[in-house]
Amino acid sequence: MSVPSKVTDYIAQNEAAFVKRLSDAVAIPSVSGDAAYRQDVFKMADWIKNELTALGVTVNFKDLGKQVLDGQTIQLPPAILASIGSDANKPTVLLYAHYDVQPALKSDGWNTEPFELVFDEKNDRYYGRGSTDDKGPLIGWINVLEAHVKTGTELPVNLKFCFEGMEESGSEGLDELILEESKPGKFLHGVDCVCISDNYWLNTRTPCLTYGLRGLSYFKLTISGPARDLHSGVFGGTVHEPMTDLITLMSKLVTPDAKILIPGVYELVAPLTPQEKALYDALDYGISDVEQSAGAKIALSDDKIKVLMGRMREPSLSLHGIEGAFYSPGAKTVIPASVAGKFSLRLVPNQTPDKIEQLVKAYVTSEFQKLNSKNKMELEHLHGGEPWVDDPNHWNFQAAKRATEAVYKKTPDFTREGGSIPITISFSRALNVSVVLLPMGRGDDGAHSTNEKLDRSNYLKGTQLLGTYLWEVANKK
Ligand SMILES: C[C@H](N)C(=O)N[C@@H](Cc1c[nH]cn1)C(=O)O
Ligand SMILES: [Zn+2]
Ligand SMILES: [Zn+2]
Repeated sequence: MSVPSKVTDYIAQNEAAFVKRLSDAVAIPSVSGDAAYRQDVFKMADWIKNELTALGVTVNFKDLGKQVLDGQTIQLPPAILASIGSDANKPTVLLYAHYDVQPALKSDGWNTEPFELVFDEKNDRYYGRGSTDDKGPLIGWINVLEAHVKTGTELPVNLKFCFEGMEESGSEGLDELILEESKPGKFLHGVDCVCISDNYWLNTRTPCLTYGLRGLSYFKLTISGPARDLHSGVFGGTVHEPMTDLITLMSKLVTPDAKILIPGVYELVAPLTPQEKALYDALDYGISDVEQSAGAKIALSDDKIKVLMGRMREPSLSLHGIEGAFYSPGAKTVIPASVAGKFSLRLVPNQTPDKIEQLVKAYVTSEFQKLNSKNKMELEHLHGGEPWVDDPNHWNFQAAKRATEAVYKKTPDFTREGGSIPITISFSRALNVSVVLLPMGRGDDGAHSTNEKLDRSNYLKGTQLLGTYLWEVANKK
């Protein structure tokens, strides 16, 4: 039983409608990390509900409670739990995607309006925030459903959907919901496998299937002292300056060649075996791939294996920003009263956010004491997620492999991803089933960055891939 050609033909012939759908979704700025956009995250949830309901899916919103964001207590966006089909003779596939996006402003360096889907004819690609992360893939599933409904084709599997609106901000509240809904008789009970389309190929040529993700520990380090911002001519040289303390501490976290300076972090890392090392060698990847997707010749090493291991199996620490610092044009001579540095660590087996938090707290506290500063320091762990590694030989991966070969006529790379999807391990543990990551976009898509894009062929073939995967899963038993 392979995917009927009427389904894949429908996808090929309905590009205009699918692009319109993606365009409508990109136009909703569903930024989860900024309270000012919370209504748009809700609007996005309603939009998805309407799309799914129109295709015969039963949709429920699950209230995840409230959160405190930017000093305000606000409602969390709902988890969308939906389903279609309940045939005991068919496998049940759970599809996860997220409908929130990272922030984006044209002034960040976008060439086009970030919340407008813009076609670039020359490069045959669509620009827009969320095009690849993760609205394109989420909508890919809706397109697949439409292709079945409109061609009168019965789905080969039962489908359950879990779409969340807080993935880019720590997936608040979702863990508890998954645990609850995995109990006997509840919504997720009886799921046979999970598929997540929310990452990218390693390069721009070869599709991949992903069996690992790094975890995450995100920190906010606040230094405050004066009661108000001060004049540096009046107070420079007379008071402890928060910014000076903060920069000193931030500079002690990681070296320019990416070595993490926090004692104990590397001791937790699972040892490398010769078998694992061989896997990296086999991947279709070169230094030019990392340089192409970064847009500059700035790879840390010329050794492909080192670079791959740096992304897939080593921890990393990145400095993201400083809240409260002077950043406008001009030359304001201010001493900011309070500044907060944001940094995060990507975690690998056997690191956990709890263990990392203890190590970071102990180190930052002792380094701050060495400064003999009269300022105050506060370290907050904003959110975290555990690393995840699955079995790439499971039938779920084999189904995704056959689907990839059928659509792209290429054998996929088997990769571990450097990014994090914190909820993956929760599905894996609560349901005790295989989770496959089946990406739609390419390695140079620029997720989280300026000018995020999705190639036209990845959107269309990627949609065919998702549909074909469902048929290959149906072949597994
Ligand atoms: C891989 C996925 N598409 C993604 O971008 N995940 C985010 C998750 C996150 C956690 N905090 C903020 N975002 C990531 O890896 O950064
Ligand atoms: Zn994502
Ligand atoms: Zn993301």
